[in-house]
Amino acid sequence: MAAEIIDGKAIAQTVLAKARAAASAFTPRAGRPPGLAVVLVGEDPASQVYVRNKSREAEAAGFRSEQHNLPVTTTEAELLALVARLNADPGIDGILVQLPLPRTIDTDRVLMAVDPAKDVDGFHPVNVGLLGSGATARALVPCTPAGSLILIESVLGPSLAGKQAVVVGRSNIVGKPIAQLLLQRDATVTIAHSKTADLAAVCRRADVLVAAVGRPEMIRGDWIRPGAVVVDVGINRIPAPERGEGRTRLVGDVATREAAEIARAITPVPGGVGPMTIALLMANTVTAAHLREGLPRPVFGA
Ligand SMILES: Nc1nc(=O)c2c([nH]1)NC[C@@H]1CN(c3ccc(C(=O)N[C@@H](CCC(=O)O)C(=O)O)cc3)C=[N+]21
Ligand SMILES: [Mg+2]
Repeated sequence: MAAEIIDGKAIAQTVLAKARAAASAFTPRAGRPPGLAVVLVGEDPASQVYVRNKSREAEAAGFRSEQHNLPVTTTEAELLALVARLNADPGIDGILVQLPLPRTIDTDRVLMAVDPAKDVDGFHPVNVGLLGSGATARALVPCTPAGSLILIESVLGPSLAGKQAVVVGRSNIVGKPIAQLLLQRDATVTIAHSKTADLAAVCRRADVLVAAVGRPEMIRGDWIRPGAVVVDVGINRIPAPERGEGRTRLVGDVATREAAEIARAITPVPGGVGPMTIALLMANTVTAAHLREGLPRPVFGA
């Protein structure tokens, strides 16, 4: 039995098409396009690639798009001043501060300074609270979790009633918000992590398994329940000497080939959750624009 490989790239294109359509309907109504500002501090090469891709998609979707590249020496006060300026700019609907920030900057302080109405990452405590209390009509939901849910929905439909979901990883940006979304779809949710006893046995109970631990190929084929839907959030760059000296390749947190022999469906890395994250950023920006203008919230799921 070979699993369905969930095509995150293709599903991301359908989300992007909806975001573009919503943006082109919004622009004449509001008299301005949706606006997204992406802020990068420092010169981490992977972050530079991600931020460039985000700006490119924003332009393709017809947004006003700003990219702010600040030197690694930027102080917290300088970054907070930029955030305040973007908060006050009526043409900016979405503010994304790329993580991780340099150690000299208090990340929580910066994330809390972003206007919750413009918090397209969904990291502000107001949005975390709205998601946790089930007020999803108002919440801006983090992009990777929202994208992961759409991938799950593409296989199982919207209701997860009666399903056991196991999330491996308890980060604020992935594990915890995914668990909240799964709970809202009526799944029975377990959050497992590095201190969970017999992690393999816990994973084997999962009808829906979400891997967000950041350890390359940690989750093996024999951890998968037959027929499970597996979402691999991990993006790990590992050495690939078979491709030549100094070359690397991307792998997820799941040993995909092994897992695909047991699962019903699995997301690949690359081409799974990653493209969805960027698509949901565009969707969240259009959503923030509508909510800020008092217009009905557009729908991006199935
Ligand atoms: N404030 C903030 N918000 C984020 O959403 C955020 C962040 N900071 N910091 C870093 C992580 C990482 N992230 C990714 C987005 C797209 C891909 C993506 O498109 N991946 C491609 C492959 C990319 C490649 O080849 O390197 C794929 O999986 O197919 C990956 C990772 C967003 N993040
Ligand atoms: Mg985690």
